[in-house]
Amino acid sequence: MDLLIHSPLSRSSPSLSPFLFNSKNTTLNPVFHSLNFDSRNFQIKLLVSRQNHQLIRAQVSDQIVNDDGFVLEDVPHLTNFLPDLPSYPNPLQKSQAYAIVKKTFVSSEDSVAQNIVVQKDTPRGVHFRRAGPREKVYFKSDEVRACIVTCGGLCPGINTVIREIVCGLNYMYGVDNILGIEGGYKGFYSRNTTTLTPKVVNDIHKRGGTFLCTSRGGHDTNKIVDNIQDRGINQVYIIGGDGTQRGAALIYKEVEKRGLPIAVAGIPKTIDNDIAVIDKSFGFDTAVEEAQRAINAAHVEAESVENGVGIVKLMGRYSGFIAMFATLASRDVDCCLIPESPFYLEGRGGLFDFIEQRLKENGHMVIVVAEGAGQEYVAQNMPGVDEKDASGNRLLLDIGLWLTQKIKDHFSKVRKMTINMKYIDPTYMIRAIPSNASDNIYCTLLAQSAVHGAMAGYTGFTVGPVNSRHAYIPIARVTEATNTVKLTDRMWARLLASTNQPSFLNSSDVLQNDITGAINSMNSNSI
Ligand SMILES: Nc1ncnc2c1ncn2[C@@H]1O[C@H](COP(=O)(O)OP(=O)(O)O)[C@@H](O)[C@H]1O
Ligand SMILES: O=P(O)(O)OC[C@H]1O[C@](O)(COP(=O)(O)O)[C@@H](O)[C@@H]1O
Ligand SMILES: [Mg+2]
Repeated sequence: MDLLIHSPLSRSSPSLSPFLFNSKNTTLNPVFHSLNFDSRNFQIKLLVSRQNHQLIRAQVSDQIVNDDGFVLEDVPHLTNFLPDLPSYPNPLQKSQAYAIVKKTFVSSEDSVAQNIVVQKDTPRGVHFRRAGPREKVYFKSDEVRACIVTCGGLCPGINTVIREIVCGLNYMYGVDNILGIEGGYKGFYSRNTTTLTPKVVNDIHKRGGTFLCTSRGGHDTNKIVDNIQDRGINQVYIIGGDGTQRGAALIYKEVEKRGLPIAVAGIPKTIDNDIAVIDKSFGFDTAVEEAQRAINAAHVEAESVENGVGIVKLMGRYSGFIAMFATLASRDVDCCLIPESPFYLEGRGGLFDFIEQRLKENGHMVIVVAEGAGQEYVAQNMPGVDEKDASGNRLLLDIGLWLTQKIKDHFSKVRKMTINMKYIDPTYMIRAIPSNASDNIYCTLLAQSAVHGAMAGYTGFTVGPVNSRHAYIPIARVTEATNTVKLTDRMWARLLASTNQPSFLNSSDVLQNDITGAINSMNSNSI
């Protein structure tokens, strides 16, 4: 709920905690101020432009705020709009697996801190409800009719999440009425469902992709909720990225509006790791590990010929995390290009200069480029191309082929130098594989946390690890901003130090507001 407040913004407020609100689409550099009105237990967030201190938006959110600055960003519960909903003892109490667990159930007071890098007198800051089994559940096992849907692009581990939701519901809660929705959101109203049992999903985690198939586009809130209602479904597990989670929020809102006792649980998925708040998305580590094979191949090819230049294009539509971490892990990469970091080809300090210098030094070099990097350059050669996919995501121009051709032309026609280009594009390869061991364990905890949350009556939440502890996060929090690489973070500095590539930030860039603004807002959690 947005509330315009005309009160002058007083900087003297003791609990004023300014931080940069670096929204992707806002041309201004507004600063979010949070004023804690402890007496009334709610927080008013003011969005103020940095340039002229004009109030852009104020937001009242129903958070629990204490006088020590502890803010609980809570998630909805079915009893919020169904106060008479009965509860039952959690069947886990009788589970032999949990029989000896010291503290089987998570206390309703348990929360997870969003910021763990603190000083002794800073406010305790934002916390989220800790994920896990509760003493009481709001569904009788034999009354649960759950469904699972997977949406958007692939990433390693989707099948493991599906498998562990089915097995978790069945083994921990005795639920045996679970439907698979096929083909993403539109599967709710355009496809038959498939029955999911532990036997059916037994070994799907060994295969990449999604057992339920997926799609983009096709989200029609009313048609989906009508179908959920008609099928008598009362738990919905939605696996997908930022777009999917926005869709899940609309489904939850419609369920609440209709007053239906249906739990809606979001499970974040994206190969790009572009989802905010959570530590990282499942499958990301597997993808980075798989990318090593492509980078190694490019390095072997480049060092085996005269002036070999290997180029590897990796996924990353708006966020360059895969390229950055694959580069850092490899140590054979000379230059990493990501959507967040501008670069230029010609002139002093440009990429062509750097390639020539590196070839003179080592006789070969490897470039890793995220598919979303340099789009503005490629578009200059293909004016008017601005297509989107069925979900509204930008369709990218092929930076890999464009860059390969540009480098070839420069060295053959301008520098009259022989170079051997080797271009590798493993983008779909790294996301279509099964998840590795550590991601399998991550997917298990994620799936079980979602099941515990839904059974305990929480709804309208996205589950995920925050500082390595799984939590229930309001869906709006994970969709309000895209997780991108911060050029002012130490991790990007580590990359620059490991490749010794130019920062490509010439003096005019550094003077530009958005870079200076970002530099001033050194993320306190940067590692
Ligand atoms: N803002 C939105 N509101 C409702 N549904 C959305 C929204 N954005 C995307 N979706 C739906 O979510 C699904 C997946 O979205 P997409 O962006 O393709 O992948 P991902 O969620 O994995 O990033 C699609 O079916 C799309 O229609
Ligand atoms: O799967 P498509 O439609 O080919 O789209 C490819 C795009 O999907 C992504 O893998 C991300 O997809 P999600 O956001 O759905 O996870 C991008 O890295 C890539 O640019
Ligand atoms: Mg996405």
